[in-house]
Amino acid sequence: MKRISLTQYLIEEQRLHNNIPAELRLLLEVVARACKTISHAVGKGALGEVLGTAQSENVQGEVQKKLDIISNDILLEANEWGGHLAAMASEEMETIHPIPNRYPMGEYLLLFDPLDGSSNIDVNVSIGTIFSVLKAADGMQAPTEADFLQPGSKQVVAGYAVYGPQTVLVLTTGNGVQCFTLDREMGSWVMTQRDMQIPADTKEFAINASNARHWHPPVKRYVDEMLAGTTGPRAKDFNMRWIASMVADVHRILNRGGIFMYPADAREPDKPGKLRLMYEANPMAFIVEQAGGAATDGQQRILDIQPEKLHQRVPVFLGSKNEVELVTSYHKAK
Ligand SMILES: O=P(O)(O)OC[C@H]1O[C@](O)(COP(=O)(O)O)[C@@H](O)[C@@H]1O
Ligand SMILES: [Mg+2]
Ligand SMILES: [Mg+2]
Repeated sequence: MKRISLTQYLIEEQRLHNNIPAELRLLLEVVARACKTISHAVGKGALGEVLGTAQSENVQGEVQKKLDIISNDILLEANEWGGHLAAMASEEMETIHPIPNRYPMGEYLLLFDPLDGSSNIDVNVSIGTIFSVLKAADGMQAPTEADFLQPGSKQVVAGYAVYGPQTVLVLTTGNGVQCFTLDREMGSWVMTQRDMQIPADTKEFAINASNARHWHPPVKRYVDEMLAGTTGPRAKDFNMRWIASMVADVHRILNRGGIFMYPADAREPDKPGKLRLMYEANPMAFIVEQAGGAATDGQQRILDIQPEKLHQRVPVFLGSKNEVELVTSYHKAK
């Protein structure tokens, strides 16, 4: 099989399909290089003294792991010098990070969840990085938070890396979803899947069932019906998986279908769900839709949500189209 590297693929997109400008290609190469560096740090584990908790909390009040901070720093440093960026925003930083001393101003805004699945770091279970690229407004002088508050449908690129048994990078530039595997000996990303597709039907669901007592009625109804199996209204048995790293759960769904749910529940109504719109839900929704799946917050397409704040949380239902449509219809029927 002919090996196609990430660089070759991006050049192909730029030259043959006129799908991405050269500046965006260079930006993506910098992000991919940063993910390679994070993968290296993750792989060292205890030998690199990267495990364990840091003495700090992020803006969401979550205790940070050392790798949350290391990964954030790697992405900031790489992109300050390398990308065509005006500013960055991260799940781990209270506010935006404008690129210092940049003239002319870069054309893009980069958002990331530097290390997704933090609770899995110390137990050697797959974790990852999620990122999203938006266009900066023409003639932007000094970037502000408001510049980032664009609906997900405006994303020009979204991607994630999984640091698991293999390190993979999955990405969309709006022309399907491709997967690249890191060749650790050569240090290069090699395309291993082209045009990933999520089957419309599935017999597998992912949700943290320990929250069941807090779920709202539409979610409870939907899960109960699946649990009822062959003798219930769905007339088939379902399997359940929950890795607790969104990147790894979504990667499984891209490969064999399934539905992933992190609903809002009866706790803390001002914080609907756990996942963050700008760093997790939007990039994953773009990828899932590009692979033929669907993504909603129970009421509407995630990509249509107009963000109100940078660290906004949102309920998430994504994956196999027919299942996402069913659980969304239960919300609308209530
Ligand atoms: O521990 P819970 O409540 O099951 O939550 C798991 C979810 O939290 C997350 O770890 C949140 O991401 P972070 O690790 O980036 O905070 C998701 O990846 C995952 O789906
Ligand atoms: Mg996360
Ligand atoms: Mg994180």
